[in-house]
Amino acid sequence: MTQSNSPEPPFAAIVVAAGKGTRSGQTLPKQFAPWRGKPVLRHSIDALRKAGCAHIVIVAPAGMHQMARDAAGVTKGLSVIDGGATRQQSVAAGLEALADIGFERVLIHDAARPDVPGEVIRRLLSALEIRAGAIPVLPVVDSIVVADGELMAADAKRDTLRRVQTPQAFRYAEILAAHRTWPGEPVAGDDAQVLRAAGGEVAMVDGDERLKKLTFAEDFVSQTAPALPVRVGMGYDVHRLAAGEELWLCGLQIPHDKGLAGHSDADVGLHAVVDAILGAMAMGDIGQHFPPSDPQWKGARSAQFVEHAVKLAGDAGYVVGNVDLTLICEAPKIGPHRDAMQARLAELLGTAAGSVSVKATTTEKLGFTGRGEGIAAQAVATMVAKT
Ligand SMILES: Nc1ccn([C@@H]2O[C@H](COP(=O)(O)OP(=O)(O)OP(=O)(O)O)[C@@H](O)[C@H]2O)c(=O)n1
Ligand SMILES: C[C@](O)(CO)[C@H](O)COP(=O)(O)O
Repeated sequence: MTQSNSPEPPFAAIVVAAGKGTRSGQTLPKQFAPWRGKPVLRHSIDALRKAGCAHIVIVAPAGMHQMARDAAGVTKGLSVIDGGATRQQSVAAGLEALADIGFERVLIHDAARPDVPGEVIRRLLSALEIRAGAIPVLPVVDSIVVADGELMAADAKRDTLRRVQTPQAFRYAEILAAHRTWPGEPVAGDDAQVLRAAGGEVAMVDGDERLKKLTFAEDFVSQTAPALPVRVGMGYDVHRLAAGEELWLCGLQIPHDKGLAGHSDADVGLHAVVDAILGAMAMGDIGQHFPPSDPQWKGARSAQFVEHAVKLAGDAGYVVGNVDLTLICEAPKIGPHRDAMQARLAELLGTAAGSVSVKATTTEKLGFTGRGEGIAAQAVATMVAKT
């Protein structure tokens, strides 16, 4: 028997990333938020490229193409297009964008599922040799019932049910035709349902728990860290002192002949506290949640950054234990404002005044703080698991 040496035909991928991610509680749409050291979207892009994907279409929210490109981290073999109001419309737009390029096979994937094992991609592509579509599935481990409002209406046979993941693999011509003939309503749960409704056969291959979809705030807490009773984080920040700026420290406006310059109100104390909280929760840093490049944070009060970090931690099951903040500057004198700063911080953190400490030091006229060119701040926060 002669073996064919011809390489596998190239495949394309559509990564749908046009959702709002409202349930995730992130400041950015979740597909652009940090997760395990890089933006959520980049994980799938890297995995698809490693598996040999020849072209990727990212379907992004309108007006966020650059953010999508930055999150993807690559430029070659990539196009970015506008998504639609539903996931299904976003997929349809991605399929149409590939119409003139001529790939025989396409993977359709949720950006919100960042951990894509290469072996799942291989299983899917291999199943396409005999079927028009292939999906990764997992067994249902809990018993399943049909609900009628608050009441259980019926039981369901769990051994006939499967949990469906993405990526899903398709012969391009068939899935494009199926999407074009879908009536629009109801919205399909996924693309396998669209293909099957048009008469295509869908193979099931083994899925993988790592393909879990990031949906809620707790999905953004480091998966590698155990659910510790207490977590500790530190933060450090510096802002330049400049004439003509207001001086905001610990959420209060402080009278001084100079103020701190920055994209937001430049409250260096609050910024250090936000990074300490995010650090304790392994949720990235302040720049990832509130990018200086984003015009919506221009002149923003940093109090809202603290409230956001506290909410993210709260959604993940943690409250502030205590915070210790040190402001490093020659002037203004912090002592006269210390009690008010501690009270304001405690209010923003949702904790007792006795759990917040604001300290100050000079650097003996040494360095940039000593010369009055800027103010530095460092903070430590403990986050305690809610009981
Ligand atoms: N109009 C939409 C809605 C969703 N998606 C994408 O479809 C995937 C699965 O959707 P889901 O996890 O529900 O994301 P969101 O709709 O963004 O989440 P939420 O419902 O919390 O807002 C995500 O990668 C999301 O970006 C999309 O491309 N276009
Ligand atoms: C496509 C999908 O991820 C398969 O499980 C899922 O159906 C997406 O559902 P969503 O409601 O759009 O998140």
